Amino acid sequence: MDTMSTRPIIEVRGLRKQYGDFTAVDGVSFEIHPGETFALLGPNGAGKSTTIEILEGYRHRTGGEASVLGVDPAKGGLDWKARLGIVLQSSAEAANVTVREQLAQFARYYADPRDVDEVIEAVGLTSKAGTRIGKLSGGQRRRVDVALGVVGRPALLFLDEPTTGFDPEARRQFWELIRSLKRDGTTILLTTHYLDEAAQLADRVAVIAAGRLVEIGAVDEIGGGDARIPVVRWRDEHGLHEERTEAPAARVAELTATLGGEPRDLEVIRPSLEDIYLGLVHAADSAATSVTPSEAPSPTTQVTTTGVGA
Ligand SMILES: Nc1ncnc2c1ncn2[C@@H]1O[C@H](COP(=O)(O)OP(=O)(O)OP(=O)(O)O)[C@@H](O)[C@H]1O
Repeated sequence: MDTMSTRPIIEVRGLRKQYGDFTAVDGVSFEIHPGETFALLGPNGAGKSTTIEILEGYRHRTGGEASVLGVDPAKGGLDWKARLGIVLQSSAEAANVTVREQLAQFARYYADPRDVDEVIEAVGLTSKAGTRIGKLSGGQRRRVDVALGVVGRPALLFLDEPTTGFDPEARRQFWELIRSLKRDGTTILLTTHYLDEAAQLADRVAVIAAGRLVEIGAVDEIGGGDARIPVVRWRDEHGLHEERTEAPAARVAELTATLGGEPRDLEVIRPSLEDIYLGLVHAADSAATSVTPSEAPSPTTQVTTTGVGA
């Protein structure tokens, strides 16, 4: 196998960041491979932005190892920076220039930039291309941030909460843009609080809480199989019932037979990435606060588990 092409784009080993006595990132390790979209998930203050900013070369780590495109980010020069696309959590563009002027100016810094008008179209700002940035709405400015991040045709794109403030249609349009960047082979490190966004875009996710890595794995595998057991929910004269079962169709057929008809308010619910994420974060919380760490709560509370079907 060609070791060059399989070498991780990002390698992080035992990464630590202290702010005085406070440990914001506490021994985090992961790798991101070429062409992968990797989402870093975690509650407010978990250490996501700190981690990303260390990898972008904006912050210095206190300990551990990091390599980004084969370079230590603490020592990356201008050539290295030119291969990164960065969308920070907040940014301050010049308010007095138009969207097109700002992008054209940025594009000049790069050897092989994307076509400015194509990028403007991809972020849905064609009708605002000639508008001064100061006159745009919050969500429209965020789209300019994303456009600035991708115009240099980066090998590696960092997206820190890219769709905050987007309306639902703009988010879907953004997802399409990210999918097209993925098709071009761009490696992407994303943070987001929208778990559906992570489920749509990411190949793998890492969950961090209080600076520590809680879980890492493929989107459809993290949390383990038990966290994915579907829930059958229905109502009868005694109230609402919920049962976790790996054989929901059989359970529904049985219920229908027992009740002599369609169960009222019937639902078969598959735990979403958000349910699984919340279970992981709550488990990390209780492990941190209790003497005897407790089990992860099930994705849906107050459910019983029935026997596994055939
Ligand atoms: N410059 C700083 N000085 C001191 N503490 C800091 C500094 N920057 C961040 N922190 C602290 O480090 C912790 C991690 O912050 P960070 O911004 O990395 O979290 P985050 O996971 O990105 O959160 P959010 O989801 O809210 O963006 C927080 O408790 C924050 O208060």
